Amino acid sequence: MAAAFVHHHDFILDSLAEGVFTVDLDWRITSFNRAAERITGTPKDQAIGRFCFEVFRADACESGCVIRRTMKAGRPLSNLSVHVYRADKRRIPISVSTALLRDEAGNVVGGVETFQDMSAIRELQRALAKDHSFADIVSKSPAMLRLFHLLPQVAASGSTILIQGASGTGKELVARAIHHHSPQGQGPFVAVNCGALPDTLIESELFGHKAGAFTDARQDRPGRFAMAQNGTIFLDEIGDISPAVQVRLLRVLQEKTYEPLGASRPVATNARIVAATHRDLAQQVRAEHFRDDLYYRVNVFKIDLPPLAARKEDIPLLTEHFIQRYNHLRARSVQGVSREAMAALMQHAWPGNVRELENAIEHAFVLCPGDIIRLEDLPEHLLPASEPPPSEGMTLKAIEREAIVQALRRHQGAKMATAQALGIDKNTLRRKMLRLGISHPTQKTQQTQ
Ligand SMILES: Nc1ncnc2c1ncn2[C@@H]1O[C@H](COP(=O)(O)OP(=O)(O)OP(=O)(O)O)[C@@H](O)[C@H]1O
Repeated sequence: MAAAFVHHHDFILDSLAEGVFTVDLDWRITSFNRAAERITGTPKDQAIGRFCFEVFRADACESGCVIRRTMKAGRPLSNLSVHVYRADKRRIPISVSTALLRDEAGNVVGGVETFQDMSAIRELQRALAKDHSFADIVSKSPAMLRLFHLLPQVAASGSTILIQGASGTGKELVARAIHHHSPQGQGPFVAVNCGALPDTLIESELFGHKAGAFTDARQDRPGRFAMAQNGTIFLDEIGDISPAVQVRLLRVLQEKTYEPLGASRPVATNARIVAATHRDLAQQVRAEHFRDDLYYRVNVFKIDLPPLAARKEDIPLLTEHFIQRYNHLRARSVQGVSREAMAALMQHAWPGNVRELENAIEHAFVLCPGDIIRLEDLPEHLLPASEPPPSEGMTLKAIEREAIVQALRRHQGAKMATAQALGIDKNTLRRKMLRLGISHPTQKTQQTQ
């Protein structure tokens, strides 16, 4: 009778598509179903009686054995991503769930692990990601897909590129992708944030100086253009440079030479220039804040990066992308976000764009105890507010304004805390407040259309 039951039991286990095995308290395998044989490439008779870590050789066996974690926590774990080595040495991804095995008296006598081969799913995910990515840039929005299509050509051309987009839309990421796919991709990529440098420093920073050029210049110092020789120089926030520096840059673009401060002879540069700005540079030209001759030299090929709120279809994709990134960085196995959390992510206005989304996921990783990010794990300002959500018909500008005003209120007007909560830096917040006419944090919201 007992033998018939055991046989029946084996028959059920063997009919499952998921691999199942059990271990005793010494980590020796006590049962091993047919799917487990198939996934691991180890026959049952060679598995039974052996230590589970000898059969699985999983990356988690030493660092964080899943059954051990279950035994310690006294509760089951589900859908953890792990890699195992098959008998033929092939490394495959599996998804693992574990539970305690108890006898009739309720004593723990071992553990049970069920697992699924995720190779085909990962392959599919990779294929999908390939269609929806270029280098590290992830997107499936039509505007960005057009950009992915053009980027190899743009990169190969060697031309000067202008990237326009709000803070956090991925300007530097795109600049790096252009560099890596260009003929000078093996050379250096040198980024300069022109907006962060005071006028007195920027010339020496860009072009370097000779010893004695000014009081503190004790020795020659190469500038960023010299560092970017045979590579790419990324001039971020080019719209913020002064008229004097604009003239000097124009010369670099026209003649491919520059003069370090205090030098008597010009130096030739072959650095490829990629410039970026959060401003509308054509508008800056019209307002006579930016030289038109420099604008035409910089704007050989323009890339416009849309704000995240204008490509909401990217939110689930980017969320998945950042979950994978933080799983890797923090050795976690987060599987995704709950339906409510995704609804909140889709609803938010994202004034800090992709950087803000990345910060929100990093924040959620700190709070999330399990493998699914819940609504309450997201930063507070993403949770459904008591205020009504932005109504339909509001412009992006109005939604952005509303998000900033609400965040300022929540942080009692503290700009640093507000900027952090919005995933933007303090200067960007200040700029946005100025542009959107937000003069005081507690001021009543007006709709800007
Ligand atoms: N499409 C994307 N796919 C994946 N990651 C992205 C994407 N866009 C932006 N990111 C990530 O978001 C963060 C901000 O991007 P990045 O620094 O390139 O923005 P930016 O426009 O240069 O911002 P800023 O103007 O404030 O300097 C980075 O961590 C970047 O990797």
